Amino acid sequence: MLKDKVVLVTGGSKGIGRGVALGAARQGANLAINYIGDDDSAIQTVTEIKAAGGKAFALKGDVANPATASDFVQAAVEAFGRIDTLVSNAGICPFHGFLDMPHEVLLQTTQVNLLGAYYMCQAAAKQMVNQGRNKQGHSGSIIAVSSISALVGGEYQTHYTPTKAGVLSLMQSTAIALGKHGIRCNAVLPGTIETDINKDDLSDPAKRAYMASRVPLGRLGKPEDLAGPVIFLASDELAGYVTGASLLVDGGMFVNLQ
Ligand SMILES: NC(=O)C1=CN([C@@H]2O[C@H](COP(=O)(O)OP(=O)(O)OC[C@H]3O[C@@H](n4cnc5c(N)ncnc54)[C@H](O)[C@@H]3O)[C@@H](O)[C@H]2O)C=CC1
Ligand SMILES: C[C@H](O)[C@@H]1OC(=O)[C@H](O)[C@@H]1O
Repeated sequence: MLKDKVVLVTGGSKGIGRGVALGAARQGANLAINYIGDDDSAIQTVTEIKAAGGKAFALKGDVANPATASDFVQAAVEAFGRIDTLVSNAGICPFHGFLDMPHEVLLQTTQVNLLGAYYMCQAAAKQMVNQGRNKQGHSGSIIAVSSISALVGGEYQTHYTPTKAGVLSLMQSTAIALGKHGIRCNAVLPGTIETDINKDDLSDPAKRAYMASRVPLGRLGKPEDLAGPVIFLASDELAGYVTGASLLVDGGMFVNLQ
């Protein structure tokens, strides 16, 4: 579905970003991976993408820094000549209570999750506009990883859920701003997906069992569960008339009241 397309994934070294990057590579895409933290995970992801037949590189950089976005897009253009899809995925969720929330934690969560998504989407959109439309009239696709948490709250996520609502809103507004340029903007809203972000939280067997019991499909999510929905939204062939949309990928958790 993505043969020779150039797909950029922020936070692509681990978890959901890695699952999406590997899925896109299996569909024929070439990958640019942004990440922070340990280099080994990034090297391993790039190695696996290459083993799947794709071209790939990883570039370390903090998405909270606006310069990271332009550097990342520029590196992708230098490596592959153009860009087709941005998956804005990098995010953090340091669980913490509300009444004693440290200002630093609130600030960093907002800077990484919301401002980081903004900078990346803006840098990618500028490049897509400059490239112009292809023969089918498309210039590119931007997909932001929001969350079920854009729609519902969390006691220890008062700093986090507003960033995910913000990312969803960002895709709605950029869909309007960029539609005239042939750029589609959509959001995926994962439920609870087992990754490093919630390793500690889910290490309590009772909490893990409770979260799983909330899911009508009977299990917590895996990073690869996001690959299909993202590939669908990235594909002009499958989703060429889809913009400003949001897709819950939560095993049915959101609708499960009782
Ligand atoms: N795991 C879950 O249950 C859910 C996760 N999400 C969202 O999915 C996204 C990915 O999360 P996971 O894969 O679960 O987490 P993870 O911790 O497994 O992976 C996070 C990735 O983001 C990168 N990253 C973190 N901070 C960064 C920064 N400042 N600059 C650049 N890269 C940075 C890391 O290097 C890593 O590659 C996040 O935006 C998260 O909010 C949304 C809903 C549910
Ligand atoms: C990190 C959490 O487990 C995860 O993040 C989200 O966005 C979901 O709301 C889950 O709570």
